[in-house]
Amino acid sequence: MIALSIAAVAIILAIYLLLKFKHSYWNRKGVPQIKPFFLFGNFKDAVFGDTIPNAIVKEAYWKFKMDGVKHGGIYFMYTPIWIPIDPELIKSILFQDARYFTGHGYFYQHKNDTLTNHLFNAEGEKWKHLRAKLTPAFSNGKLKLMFDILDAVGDRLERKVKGLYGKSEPLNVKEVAACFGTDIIATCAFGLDCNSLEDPNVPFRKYGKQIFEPRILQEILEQLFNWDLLNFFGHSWLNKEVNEFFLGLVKDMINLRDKRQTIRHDFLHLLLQLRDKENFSFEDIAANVLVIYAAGYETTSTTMSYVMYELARHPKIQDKLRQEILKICPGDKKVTYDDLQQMKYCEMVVNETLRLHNTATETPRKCTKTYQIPGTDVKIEEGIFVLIPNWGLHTDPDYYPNPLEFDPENFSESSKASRHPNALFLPFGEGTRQCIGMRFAMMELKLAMVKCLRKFKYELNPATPKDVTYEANNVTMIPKGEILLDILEI
Ligand code: HEM
Repeated sequence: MIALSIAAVAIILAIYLLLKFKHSYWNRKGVPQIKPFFLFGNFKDAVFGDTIPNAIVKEAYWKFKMDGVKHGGIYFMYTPIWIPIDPELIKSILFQDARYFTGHGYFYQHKNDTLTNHLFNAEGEKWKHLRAKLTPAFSNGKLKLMFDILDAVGDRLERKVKGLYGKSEPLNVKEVAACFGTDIIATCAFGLDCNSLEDPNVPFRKYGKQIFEPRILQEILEQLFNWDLLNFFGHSWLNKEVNEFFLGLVKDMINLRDKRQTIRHDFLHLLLQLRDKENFSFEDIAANVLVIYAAGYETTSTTMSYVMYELARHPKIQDKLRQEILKICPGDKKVTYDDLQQMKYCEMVVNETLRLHNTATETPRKCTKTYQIPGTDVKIEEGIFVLIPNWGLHTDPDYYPNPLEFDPENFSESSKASRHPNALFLPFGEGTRQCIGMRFAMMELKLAMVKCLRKFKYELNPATPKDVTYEANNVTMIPKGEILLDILEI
């Protein structure tokens, strides 16, 4: 009995010491670290819902900055995360030394989990080839051809707002932006006319919503156990029903295209061209159609909510933007792709929104080849997860004056020219892995602004808080609660 008790104590002690040892990873490498909590690392408050994971990374940015260091380490559970904060070091990682960081390392990826084998998850040579194949689909020329498909959804948005105004109902901007974003991606990526602006309960939206639900427990599981083992026990990124829905949908849409031999200038068409010309399988098509949804829907629709919220809080900025829109697209003039390119103030408004409320609060990287930090002896090992703290950088007064004020003038030509040379603006990441859908997102957001602002103006409904607070939704950051805006005629 005594022997058993001693053995049990020895095992517990050994586990405790092993875990303590794991939490000294950064200290042992000579990298400053923020003291982690037993089991949870630095994310205890996020696991218990007291804060959002994104805020922990932002706090780490400020802690390292105040300590006068160029980078530091934290832990998600027992997984070390490296946080570079020095702009020169960040530029090395994103540009000249990008070959050491060819992965994102974010999501679970497995050969038996078809829908995870897409561009965002791919690493190294595989990513390079895939990116080269997909890049032409996002060119200006292809987006211009796609524009009419988007514009049709834009018309529905305009009708939706008009309908709400007619009924004297406020604009629930998160809900309407989500439906607009869903309909845009459904039609441009899947070739599906789902019209959730009219019926928010369509299956596409119902299943799509589940992709973006917070999955903190799943992430913990994926940190603790080997991915092959998890996959062996049937674990996958999306649950079985959602997986089957999207695989089935892509199959049906492809069959329909093949049968009718129709040409529609959308992403599905461009991916089908790859299938016909290159070695691009059904699985490749399905995964990369889904990543357009996963990476492009919530980021863009949440940004639209923030834009509308800030415009309602800043009537002068709203008026100035409307003047630009009416000058280029008066009355019911059909909007064109080229019209949107001319809207420079609109672009400034969107950029300022992305600076202040960046939905992607970090640029993720995985170290794929051991990296010696320039000018030091410190080596970042292969496999280490890196988070570039966009949120901290974008709200640092050293780089942006009055960083918590919403001021599109931050993106005027003169402000950009006189900006601190170290100021970074990373809403879409940077370097070779920069968001492939950046131009698409800008086109969608500008279109939404035209359709919302041409005929109506907006004020904060009394039920809407004057200051935004955030909640984390999987990896993006969304505004907490409803944002209701009163619609007025101009
Ligand atoms: C406001 C909207 C958006 C934001 C803030 C955003 C942000 C980002 C960020 C931060 C990354 C990582 C970049 C890096 O690692 O350097 C990324 C990657 C990506 N985004 Fe976006 N994105 C947006 C819209 C879109 C749209 C509309 C699409 C598709 C139509 C899209 C598709 C992708 C894809 C496929 C990747 C992976 C690229 C690669 O790994 O090569 N995104 N995005």
